[in-house]
Amino acid sequence: MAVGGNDDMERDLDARLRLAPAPAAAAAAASPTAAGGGGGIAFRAPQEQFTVSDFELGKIYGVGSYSKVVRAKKKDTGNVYALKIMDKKFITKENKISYVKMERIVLDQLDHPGVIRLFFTFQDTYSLYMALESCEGGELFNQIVRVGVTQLTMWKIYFLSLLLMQGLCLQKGRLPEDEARFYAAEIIDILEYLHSVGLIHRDVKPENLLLTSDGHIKIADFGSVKPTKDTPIKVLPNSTNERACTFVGTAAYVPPEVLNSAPATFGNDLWALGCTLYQMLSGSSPFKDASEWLIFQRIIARDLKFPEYFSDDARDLIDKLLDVDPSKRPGAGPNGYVSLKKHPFFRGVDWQNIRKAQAPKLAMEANANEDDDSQDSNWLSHMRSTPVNQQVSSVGNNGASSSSEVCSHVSILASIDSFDSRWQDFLEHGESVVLISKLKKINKLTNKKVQLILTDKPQLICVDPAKMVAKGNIMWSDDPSELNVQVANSSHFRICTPKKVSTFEDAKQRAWQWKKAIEDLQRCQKN
Ligand SMILES: Nc1ncnc2c1ncn2[C@@H]1O[C@H](COP(=O)(O)OP(=O)(O)OP(=O)(O)O)[C@@H](O)[C@H]1O
Repeated sequence: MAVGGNDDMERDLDARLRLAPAPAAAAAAASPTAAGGGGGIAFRAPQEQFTVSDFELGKIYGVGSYSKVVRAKKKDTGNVYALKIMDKKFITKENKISYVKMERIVLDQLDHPGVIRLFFTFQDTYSLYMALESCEGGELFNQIVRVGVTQLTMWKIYFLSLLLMQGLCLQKGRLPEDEARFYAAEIIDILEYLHSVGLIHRDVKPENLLLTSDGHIKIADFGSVKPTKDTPIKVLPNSTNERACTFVGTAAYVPPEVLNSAPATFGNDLWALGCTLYQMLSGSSPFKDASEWLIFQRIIARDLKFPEYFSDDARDLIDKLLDVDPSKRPGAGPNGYVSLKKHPFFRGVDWQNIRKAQAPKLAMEANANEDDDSQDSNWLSHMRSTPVNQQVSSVGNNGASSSSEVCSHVSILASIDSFDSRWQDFLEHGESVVLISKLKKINKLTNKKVQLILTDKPQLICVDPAKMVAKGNIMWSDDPSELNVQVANSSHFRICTPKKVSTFEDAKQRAWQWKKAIEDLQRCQKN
């Protein structure tokens, strides 16, 4: 069924999103063929006719800026995938079509044990789906964090995760040097492969470096990939030129030359590798600050300080990877990866057999004793048989979760929001943001844009984003009979208090996340 019955719009959207397979080649599709020239594409990973109801959906692995990734078991085969779900309207509105296409085409052709495999794709009226190889070990980011929190109580973990997601935590988990060395070596093995096929990843960071169940690294998220002119990988026409000077990636890992609009080079990924190694060893990225603008100032000034406990070899390697001249970073020069692998930090690494080596033990997830798929069952039960955009909620609080589920879930929800110092003025000292969205507040006669901020105090603050003035709070209560959220569909929800009902539209389809975050905080407050 077309959205709003607007068939023309549907057709136009479909045409823009479509990557039609070449009719003759689609069936065979064993090896990649030309994608340029506007013709069809023969995909290794086929476009299937599946629907989301062919899968049992489990926990959310993660939420990206234009997707959510969910554990999904195919009902007939029992095979488990990481299903990347992308809302068509959102992708179009946010201008992410080229990112989606690029990721689809590039992933389809890559073949390395350290690169997430794409198995197949499908779509329905509302969403695009990519069935990816599932990485059960989670993000490298969490591995770093968890090492530091395994000794803490759940309550402390909750507050720690709130602080972490704001980038404000001073003491975090960090990895022993041997473990960091292992992961860095696997990342280098992956980057060497990507660079050898003329691809610059451009978003290397611990959130995109995933761990398999046996603890090996795989890189994900190829939406920002930049092909070089001579890449043997087939890419969309013009993609070797477009976005040459655009800032893509993540603020904390972006190299100074990108901030100066220099064209992308392999050196971009090597800088991000240096930042990632620093983060593994210290628990923080090297240029951390309270806002993107301040982070950029630090990067441009190369305001780099090493903790005392870094070994000389680690310090030297990071210092070289974070050279302001991208061509001087080890791995980028004419000697390529030879010089990087020979660095004393990697003494003893068996580069030929790195993927066969014993990986560091996975740090236990905070709720590792829970059944894997139970964590988000309240939410996902609504998704199992209906497309994500068609979910209809029952009213109010629909099920009890344990406090550990609740508190770890809050951190998952909140991690999708980057810290933005503009909203600090509306917070009290020491107060942190749990969830923040620009929403449309729907009134009877007019709709108004508001910035809704949920904090750990907790409070629900409404701000007029144009005037940057507070428009009053929604009265908080830990009691669901006095404060509850009703979700109509993934973009519309109501916050109900005895005095007032406020209706919101979230273009980023986070209605369920708002409900969950508020309910989770209510439960956390009670415990
Ligand atoms: N194959 C996978 N297995 C397990 N988890 C995954 C997998 N792919 C992605 N994830 C999780 O989902 C998150 C979002 O995925 P991804 O980065 O691909 O989305 P995105 O919308 O492209 O995000 P970004 O904002 O980084 O561009 C990841 O950070 C990770 O936690």
